[in-house]
Amino acid sequence: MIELKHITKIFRQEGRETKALDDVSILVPKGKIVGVIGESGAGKSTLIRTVNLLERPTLGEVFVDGQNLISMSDSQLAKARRDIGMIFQHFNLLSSRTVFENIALPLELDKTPKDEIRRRVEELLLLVGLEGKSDDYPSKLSGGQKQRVAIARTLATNPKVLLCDEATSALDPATTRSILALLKDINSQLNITILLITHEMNVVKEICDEVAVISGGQLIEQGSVADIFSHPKEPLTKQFIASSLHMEIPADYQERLQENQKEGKHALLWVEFTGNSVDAPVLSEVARRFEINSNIISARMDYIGGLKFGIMLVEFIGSVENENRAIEFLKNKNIKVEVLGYV
Ligand SMILES: Nc1ncnc2c1ncn2[C@@H]1O[C@H](COP(=O)(O)OP(=O)(O)OP(=O)(O)O)[C@@H](O)[C@H]1O
Repeated sequence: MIELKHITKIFRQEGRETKALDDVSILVPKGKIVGVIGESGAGKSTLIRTVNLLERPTLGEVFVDGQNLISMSDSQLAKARRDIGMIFQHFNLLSSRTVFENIALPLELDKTPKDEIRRRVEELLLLVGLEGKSDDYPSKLSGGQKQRVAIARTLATNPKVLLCDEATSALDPATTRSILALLKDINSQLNITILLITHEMNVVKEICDEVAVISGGQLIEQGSVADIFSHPKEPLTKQFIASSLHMEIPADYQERLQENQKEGKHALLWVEFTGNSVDAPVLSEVARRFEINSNIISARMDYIGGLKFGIMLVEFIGSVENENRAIEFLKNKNIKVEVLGYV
């Protein structure tokens, strides 16, 4: 439904050049939800804004529903954009218009008859769970309600694609979950394809089918959410996953962490289980075979992209030789083990 091909975007400002995107290609299949995750300044906003040509790429091609947007005339582009809805972090509602009038706006611009507008807006209010809020002004609404109005407004003209630019970043965790659930509903009920950008892996985990990681304007990793969570390759991807699972190394361990192994220090491990290994009693086996005491610092089990997934931060306490043998034992069982250092 969306295909970005070799997109490069260079901003030129006061003689300075910034390469915001560097040869980025991304494919969003029809009916899927794809997330692009990256840190601040990675190029996420620029990337999502190229999909409807709010930002024209310096190089590359943009296809939406099989149509090449770059080669279109202004009027063709205006028509194509009607199929591409967009919601933003700060909702962008008109404060002088009621909820009803905000949602009706794109229909008024389309010169839709009044009774048709009323019918459509009421349908949308129901869809986004804002029945009874029709005559309220945005200033009376919570952040979550404002985003619901923005979603209803963008759905008014039946777009095929919805672009979400950090749509939940200004919301608290509970409201974030409810808005993500609404987006998932819209995706499955209306078969709308969604491309979203975020800096939070939780958003990806919650609703995306596929994810792409962007850093310094380049896509460094992409794949299905289950694949990326179970086999992340890039350190940045691992960092995003760790922060979404609240699995950072505690500060006191971080302070004691050393690179080299020596007697009296113990291995601090990052262990990932997927598939059969999730249910295997490996730590008790390690204890029995190698006289290792496992000090579990944190552990999480989750279903991500339909796959059971476990992750653990654990200290192996034993002799140097036994710790190494135990680590080899886990690796031979196809469990992913990374020695973070020695504490
Ligand atoms: N209009 C512009 N003119 C000049 N430079 C720009 C412009 N827009 C973005 N940039 C630069 O391009 C790079 C990517 O910015 P972008 O806003 O796409 O990143 P982002 O990942 O969305 O960051 P954030 O999460 O902080 O919004 C940054 O270095 C930014 O300073």
